[in-house]
Amino acid sequence: MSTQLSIPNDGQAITLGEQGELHVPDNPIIPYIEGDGIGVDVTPAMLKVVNAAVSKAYANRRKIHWMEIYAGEKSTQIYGENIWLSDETLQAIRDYHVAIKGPLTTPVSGGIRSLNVALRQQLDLYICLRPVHYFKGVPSPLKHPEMTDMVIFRENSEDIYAGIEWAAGSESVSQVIDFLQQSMGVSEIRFPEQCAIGIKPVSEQGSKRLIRAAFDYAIHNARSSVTLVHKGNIMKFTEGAFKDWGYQLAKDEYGAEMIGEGPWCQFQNPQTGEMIVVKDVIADAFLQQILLRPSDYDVVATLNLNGDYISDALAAQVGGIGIAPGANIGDGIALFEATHGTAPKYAGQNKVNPGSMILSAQMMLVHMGWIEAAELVEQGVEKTIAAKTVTYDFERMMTGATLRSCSEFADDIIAQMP
Ligand SMILES: NC(=O)C1=CN([C@@H]2O[C@H](COP(=O)(O)OP(=O)(O)OC[C@H]3O[C@@H](n4cnc5c(N)ncnc54)[C@H](OP(=O)(O)O)[C@@H]3O)[C@@H](O)[C@H]2O)C=CC1
Ligand SMILES: O=C(O)CCC(=O)C(=O)O
Ligand SMILES: [Mg+2]
Repeated sequence: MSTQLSIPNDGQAITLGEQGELHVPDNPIIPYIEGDGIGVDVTPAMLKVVNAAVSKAYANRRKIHWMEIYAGEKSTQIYGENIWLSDETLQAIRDYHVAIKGPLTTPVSGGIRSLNVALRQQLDLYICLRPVHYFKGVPSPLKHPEMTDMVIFRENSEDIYAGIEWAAGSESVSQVIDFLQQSMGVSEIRFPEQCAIGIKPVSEQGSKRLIRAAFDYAIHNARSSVTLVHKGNIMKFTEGAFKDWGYQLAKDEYGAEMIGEGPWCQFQNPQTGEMIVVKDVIADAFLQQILLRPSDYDVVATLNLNGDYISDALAAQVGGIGIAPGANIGDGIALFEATHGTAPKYAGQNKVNPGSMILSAQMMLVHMGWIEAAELVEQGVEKTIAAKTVTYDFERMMTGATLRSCSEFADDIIAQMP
């Protein structure tokens, strides 16, 4: 397949040092995927805001050289029918180490499997990092949304989310059910003739590398606790083991000691001297407690599907997924993306909130060490919301707000950068 990518002439690749640290030139090439649906609205808005922030922060000294790469619908137009995610796209993300993407559509029930999941699995981006905090003035269903300040570490490569499943009535599912019944002595499958089966792989290695990242984040960011969220009372050997491996890791690698009879434990942050508490909670109880007592929770480490649900629920507490950023991170590769999807009913209408994509880019700038530009983006977003010039999702819940389109909101952010 011939290349469809135009590599910017004046840009240079970000490289990795011997310890895996990023070496970011002043003219980095950053690949981006526009995305399906509202990707055509939010991605250009993000590019404009980031370019403005970088130019304002560093004048001519630094500039991002964007390189479009393709996935989803646009990939099929560029590479041909049925090529939803090309090797060239995957390789570009590997080669350039830092990239950003818009949302990609996954059809429900049949059709292609999730390209988002494929990107995470094929690039081994095992951490889905989704910080959730309140921006003053954002309309929220809570009385005290400012009490929600959590950072979700969602395991991104395993669990039922991996999509290992067989359709009801298929030849494959009968083979799986026969195997379970005949060879494994499983007698609990109700309606075996009409049953679909899904598999939930959860490993010690996969769980520990995610939880380790959450502990390290808590250390480097002076956070007070890490909560392991699981449904281990029901799924004992997958979700329950995730919790057990988390406590074991805290003891083995971080010197944690039990609090009272346990299982909660704590270890000293080597950077601040403060204690970091490691605790666990069952997922359903967690979902009610984040509404009633959000300040009890800080860093959260959880499995893939729980993390998906928790991300949207927590985003709603601070104003919705229009403003919820995120990143998929592996060893030496980071792919930033919004928490929301393609919102097809709004696609191409220049209507939705680009805040989630813009704040994902803000996380990307922090990851690159371009802190001054990141701060300009964050302050621009804060001031624009404080001025009540907002997109439809906020405007419908605010009194006295001025409705702005997606691109106008981005222009306002640029105008509000200090
Ligand atoms: N990482 C990814 O690429 C993701 C992809 N998806 C995919 O996206 C598709 C659509 O999924 P769906 O379940 O509808 O979820 P979406 O997140 O796309 O949209 C659900 C609702 O959230 C609100 N919303 C979403 N984005 C914004 C925004 N930028 N600004 C303001 N409001 C927003 C809208 O609410 P309202 O109607 O109230 O205005 C929208 O109807 C599916 O194919 C799904 O698989 C889903 C999640 C993540
Ligand atoms: O891959 C998808 O289509 C959905 C992904 C999703 O909801 C998420 O990662 O939060
Ligand atoms: Mg989701």
